[in-house]
Amino acid sequence: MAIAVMPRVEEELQPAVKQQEVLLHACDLNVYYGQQHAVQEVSLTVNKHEVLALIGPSGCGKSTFLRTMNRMNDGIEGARVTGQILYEGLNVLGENIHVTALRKEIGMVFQKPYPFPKSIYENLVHGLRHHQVKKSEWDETIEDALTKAALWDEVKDRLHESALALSGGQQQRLCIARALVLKPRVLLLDEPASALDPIATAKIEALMLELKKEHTVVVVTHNMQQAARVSDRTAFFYQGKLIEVGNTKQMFHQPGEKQTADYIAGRFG
Ligand SMILES: Nc1ncnc2c1ncn2[C@@H]1O[C@H](COP(=O)(O)OP(=O)(O)OP(=O)(O)O)[C@@H](O)[C@H]1O
Repeated sequence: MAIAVMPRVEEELQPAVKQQEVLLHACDLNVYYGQQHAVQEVSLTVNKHEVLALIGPSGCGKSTFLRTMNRMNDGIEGARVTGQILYEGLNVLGENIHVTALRKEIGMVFQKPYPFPKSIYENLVHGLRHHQVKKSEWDETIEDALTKAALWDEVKDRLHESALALSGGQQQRLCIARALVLKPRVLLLDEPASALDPIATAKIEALMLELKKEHTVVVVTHNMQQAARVSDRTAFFYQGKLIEVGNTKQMFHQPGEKQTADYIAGRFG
């Protein structure tokens, strides 16, 4: 299923974008909830095969920015978006976008794992059915996704048991596998480990490093050590604005802006 109902339009900035292996490019993005200006004039790129971490204090617009990338804000009453998010030259905010097809390529995993109250297998088949993937491909696709989500060995003998019987960490990896069955190019993770214990968190972090080999990962996190451990680049948001984005090691050792330095040092947030 094609994402765009209309043909792709080559944008003027595409040649420069392609050279840098940029996959997503937010340009002058604004998101409003009624009068609340949640994301303000944000321009930010996401490169292919990187982990990009979005950090910043509560309410600074990280999740809103993340959700806008695959149109998760569409259903929120009073939400309004201006600007562009280019996905390989296509504005994902355009009216011509087939949102279901977009979400197949740009998948999302939320803070709290919410498996359907069905078997592990049924949880994974759901998306395949929805996207009319041939039944003959289901088993292989499911094994592949569970393997990538580092869950196959733990569940291969209980695929038809309830997903709700899994631990919190296993449920979150199942939710990641549920996104992976659709073979997305980008995974948007909204605080994927914040509800998990340290061991389950370490597994999710290891998974992010593995996933970027074949996918691109954008992760919202409150945990700065986590951002430092898993991400290639970090973007710091404050009060709806993007304050600074850059190489994670450099940003944590030598931030360019005072607000970033203060946040990283724990002086606010
Ligand atoms: N559905 C919504 N309706 C109205 N306002 C919202 C909605 N979602 C978020 N907001 C507001 O938009 C602003 C940004 O919220 P957002 O959730 O994007 O921030 P955040 O940085 O992800 O915060 P947190 O780290 O606490 O999740 C906040 O002021 C928030 O209250």
